[in-house]
Amino acid sequence: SVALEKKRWTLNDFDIGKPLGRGKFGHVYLAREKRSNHLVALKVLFKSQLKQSQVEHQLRREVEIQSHLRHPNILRLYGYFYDQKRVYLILEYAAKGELYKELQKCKYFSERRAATYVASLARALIYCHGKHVIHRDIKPENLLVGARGELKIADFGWSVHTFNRRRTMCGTLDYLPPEMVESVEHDANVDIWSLGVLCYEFLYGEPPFEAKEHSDTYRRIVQVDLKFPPKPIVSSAAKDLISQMLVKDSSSRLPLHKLLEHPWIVQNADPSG
Ligand SMILES: Nc1ncnc2c1ncn2[C@@H]1O[C@H](COP(=O)(O)OP(=O)(O)OP(=O)(O)O)[C@@H](O)[C@H]1O
Ligand SMILES: O=C(O)c1cc(-c2cccc(F)c2)nc2ccccc12
Ligand SMILES: [Mg+2]
Repeated sequence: SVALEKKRWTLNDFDIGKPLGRGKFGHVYLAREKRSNHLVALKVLFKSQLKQSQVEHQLRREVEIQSHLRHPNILRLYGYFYDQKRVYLILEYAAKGELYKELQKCKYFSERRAATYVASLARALIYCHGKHVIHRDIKPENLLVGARGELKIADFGWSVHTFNRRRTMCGTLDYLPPEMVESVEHDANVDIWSLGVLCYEFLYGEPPFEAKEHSDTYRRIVQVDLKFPPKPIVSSAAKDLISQMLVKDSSSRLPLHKLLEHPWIVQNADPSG
């Protein structure tokens, strides 16, 4: 995709195809860059709505961060451009769409599939943390699937360089670690917590601290009220890994590089990711 490295883009550089989905601020379309015939996802955002929601700075940060990340499990952002009314993000096209649709369809994943996903996410997060970037929004909705079934972390809207750590609360609480729910200082270990929540949800089909009311979810998170249901049957190795990630004290969580050496990952993850 060298052709996509050019700097100034316009809408005329693309043939627009089918809509891929609707987001909060606009639509995402399949598009083909005319010179290279390269398929991309063109995310169209309305400036009026961005202004209204006061997320311009967050969008600029998302673009700044994601455009500099290069990893097989991180969705590429090739560039952006804007006209009078809209901002356009030129994104890598994830041909197999959203992971959570797949999770809904097959209720929960096999241990091998779950471990393969968790390992590739851990490698992507190690890469991000090495560049002082924390994602802070790891959840199934933000995971897309490439043409060969590989996972792609998308939506860096909540990511930050770990210098400024401000964050206003929004979206589902399910994935937030205690320190964010209590909105105290937080660091890259927040992504380890969220990955643990995700691993649990891959294996059981629902997140560990789910509750009807927000206040109940909040209480279950801060108390780390972690329970493993009897069904579906899950190996003790998997439960052991999850228990080492969902730890209240962020510095006591299993470091990501240690996760890749955990027996459950070693025995179940497909090395190709
Ligand atoms: N790169 C992509 N490849 C394939 N499909 C995509 C891609 N980006 C987005 N989509 C589809 O479009 C939908 C909306 O995109 P996205 O989630 O990025 O918008 P959004 O919800 O406004 O963003 P955010 O989640 O930050 O609010 C996604 O749920 C997905 O189905
Ligand atoms: O009219 C502009 O200059 C403009 C630019 C950008 C922008 C600039 C770089 C990267 C990015 F993602 C977005 N976002 C906006 C959001 C709302 C209103 C106007 C703008
Ligand atoms: Mg979305």
